[in-house]
Amino acid sequence: MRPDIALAARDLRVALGGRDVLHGIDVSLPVARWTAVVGPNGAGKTTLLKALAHLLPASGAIELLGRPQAQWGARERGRALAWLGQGESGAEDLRAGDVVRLGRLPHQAWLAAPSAADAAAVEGAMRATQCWEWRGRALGELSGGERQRVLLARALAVQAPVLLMDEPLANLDPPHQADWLALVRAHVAAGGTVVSVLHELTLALQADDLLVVAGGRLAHHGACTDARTHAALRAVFGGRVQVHEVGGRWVALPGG
Ligand SMILES: Nc1ncnc2c1ncn2[C@@H]1O[C@H](COP(=O)(O)OP(=O)(O)OP(=O)(O)O)[C@@H](O)[C@H]1O
Repeated sequence: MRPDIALAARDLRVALGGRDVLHGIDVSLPVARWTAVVGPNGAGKTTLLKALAHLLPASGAIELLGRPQAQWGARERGRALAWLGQGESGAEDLRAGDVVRLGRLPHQAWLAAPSAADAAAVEGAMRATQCWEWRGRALGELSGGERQRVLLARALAVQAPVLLMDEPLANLDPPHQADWLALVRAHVAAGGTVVSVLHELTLALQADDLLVVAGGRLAHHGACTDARTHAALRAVFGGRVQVHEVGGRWVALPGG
């Protein structure tokens, strides 16, 4: 048991539609760090995140906060790990406030009315992602970016120590991307853990660590500031990405 490890996988394998997609991944993601998962299209990033979140059947061993996944009850896991999926659909008729309230379900007894703590968590999360104003509007009436902020609020309302997010910045404009970065940093500074799949490599390089996935395997796991991580990034994209330091930040540009 390693309580300083938020998520650990050993020989993690996933097959989808009769095809092996993850080929035995070993990884340990430390508590109180933000890890970005990157790699080419079809590399297995979403599959890895879903398997870690217990959303896909997988073989191998997964531990959440030092305990085997199988030992977690569903509601208990739901309080410990919050999930934001990529391009989630459904619930179009639900009002934004009700969507965010769904994030509180793991905290509520069966059929119990929401508590004052639930209401405060929902309002806090919606204010943090600036969507409180349209809490009465239906999800289906919102723009892509507005909708993403509601779904992000739902994940934040869980108040889980471990946040897994697949393409959380999809459709967000630069100011709201910056807000997301600030939320992630605050979560990590408070001892929480964030694991996010990001296609935008320059944003991914703002994380603490990078998990570079290619062909269903882990190509590299290292600090975003480490030259070996930049080399791994270039390698999995066939040398067609350049990593530069600009104003004290790492920036990845297509080319080469
Ligand atoms: N339901 C499915 N049935 C069969 N194959 C699947 C299924 N879902 C995904 N795959 C395949 O598994 C591989 C990994 O998919 P995954 O979505 O994890 O990749 P990704 O790295 O997240 O890709 P992207 O960057 O394009 O979002 C891909 O080759 C994909 O075609």
